[in-house]
Amino acid sequence: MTVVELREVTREHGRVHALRGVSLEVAAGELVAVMGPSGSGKSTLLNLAGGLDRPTSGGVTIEGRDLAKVKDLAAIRRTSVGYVFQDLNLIPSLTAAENVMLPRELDGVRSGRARAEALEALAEVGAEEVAGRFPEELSGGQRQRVAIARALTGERRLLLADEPTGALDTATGDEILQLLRTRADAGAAVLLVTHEPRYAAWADRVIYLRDGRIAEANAVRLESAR
Ligand SMILES: Nc1ncnc2c1ncn2[C@@H]1O[C@H](COP(=O)(O)OP(=O)(O)OP(=O)(O)O)[C@@H](O)[C@H]1O
Repeated sequence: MTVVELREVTREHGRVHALRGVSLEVAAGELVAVMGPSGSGKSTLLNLAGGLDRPTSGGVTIEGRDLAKVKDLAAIRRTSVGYVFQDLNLIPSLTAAENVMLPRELDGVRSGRARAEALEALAEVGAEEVAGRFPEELSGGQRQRVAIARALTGERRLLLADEPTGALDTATGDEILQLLRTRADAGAAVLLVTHEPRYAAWADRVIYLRDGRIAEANAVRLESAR
C-alpha cells in the first residue's frame, strides 16, 4: 500500500529550481534513503512529502488524500506524519514526556491517554528513564530518541527523518537507524535524508538527487549488512 506519492513535483523559489519534476512512491513497510549533494533538493523533497510546503506544480498524496485538496494540512501533519529533524525542536520548558504528548494533546487527545501513549513511545525507543527530564538534561542521543518518540505517537504511517543522525556518534546513529528500520518493518513508510552511505545501507531503496532531479534510484537488499 502506497503511503506517500509525489507526482512530477516541482518547487521553485523565485529563480531557484529546488525540485524539477520528481515522482516517488513510498509504500508501507519501506525505508527509502534520499542522498545527494548539498542543495540538490533533499530537504525540499521531505518537506513536500510531509505537507510542510506546497509544490509549485505536481501533486502529493498522503494515504490517498491529495494535499492540494486538503484545507487543514496541519491536521494531516499531526495525524499521519511524524517528523524527525536535526534541529530537534524539543520545547525546553517541557519534560521529555510532555514534549512527546504535545502533538496528541493539540489533536484533542486527553492528557491521561496522551501521557500513557508518550510513555509507551519513549519505552519503544529505549528512553523511558528520561521521561521526567528536561531537554537540557539529556545527551544528544537521548534528545534524538525523544524526538523520534514524539514522531511515533498516534500511529502515524509516514515518518520523515532529515539527517536524524547528524550530531550523533556512530553507535548512537546506528541505534537511531535501527529504530527507523523497526518502524518501517512494523508498517510505516519512512523517508530518510542522509549523507552517510553506512546509514543508507539500512534502506530498501536509495534515491540520489542531483540539481533537483532523481539521478539514480537503486533497490538495495543488504540484509547481511544489518
Ligand atoms: N526558502 C527558500 N528560498 C530560496 N531558496 C531555497 C529555499 N529553500 C531551499 N532553497 C534552495 O533550493 C535548493 C535545494 O535546497 P534543499 O535544502 O532542499 O537542499 P538539500 O539537498 O537538502 O541541501 P543540504 O544537504 O545542504 O541540506 C538549494 O539551492 C536551496 O538554496
